[in-house]
Amino acid sequence: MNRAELESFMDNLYEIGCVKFGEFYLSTGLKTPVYFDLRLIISYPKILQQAARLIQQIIADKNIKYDLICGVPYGALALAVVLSIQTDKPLILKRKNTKDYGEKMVEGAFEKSNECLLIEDTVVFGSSVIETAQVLKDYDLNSNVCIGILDREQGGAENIGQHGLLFYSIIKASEFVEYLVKKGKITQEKMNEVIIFLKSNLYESKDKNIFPVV
Ligand SMILES: O=P(O)(O)OC[C@H]1O[C@H](OP(=O)(O)OP(=O)(O)O)[C@H](O)[C@@H]1O
Repeated sequence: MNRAELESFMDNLYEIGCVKFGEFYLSTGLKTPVYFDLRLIISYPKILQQAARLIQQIIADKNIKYDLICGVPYGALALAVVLSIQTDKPLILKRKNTKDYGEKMVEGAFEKSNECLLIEDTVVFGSSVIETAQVLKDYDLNSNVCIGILDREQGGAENIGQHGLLFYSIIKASEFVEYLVKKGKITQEKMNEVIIFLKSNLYESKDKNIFPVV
């Protein structure tokens, strides 16, 4: 991945407030010293396009082959649309719920056994990615690879891997905070606090619903 573009992307995420330090609570009640809100990028078209370009670099570097793109709802939907437009690859939409008057969970045009690239924003322990892949499987769609913007490094990559998918992310949480120290945005102590928290709070797939409710 192009380091200059990656650093520019992290600068942009910091500038628009996608990373917050303080006291936040996960929905399990666990207190966390860091919160990543990547949904914010939908309001910044240039940053959204930059994220999609970085994903394209991963696709090229890892030689990922796919027929369709699907964003994990809802946080990654806008990014999946932008990636679809940049790459000229078709998009499908996976719903979170069926509607009262229809049973379809997947919208768009696709064929049996199409390979679907999953796009995610933040991965905590990967349950949303896994659930999306399982629904696509019900529609005879394969999903072997997921690319996320940020891996919180709390067990998500491993859980996704255990479900048979390859997982790549543009940024790992620890690298992001290390970069912010280098740029003088946070102290070494704050970085250590965050990294120790992440390393000592790894989640198992049985721990549902831990995304921060802030
Ligand atoms: O790796 P996980 O443990 O699944 O957590 C990460 C997921 O949680 C968030 O979505 P959320 O479920 O809050 O829904 P939203 O995107 O619709 O806001 C985020 O956008 C990811 O999709």
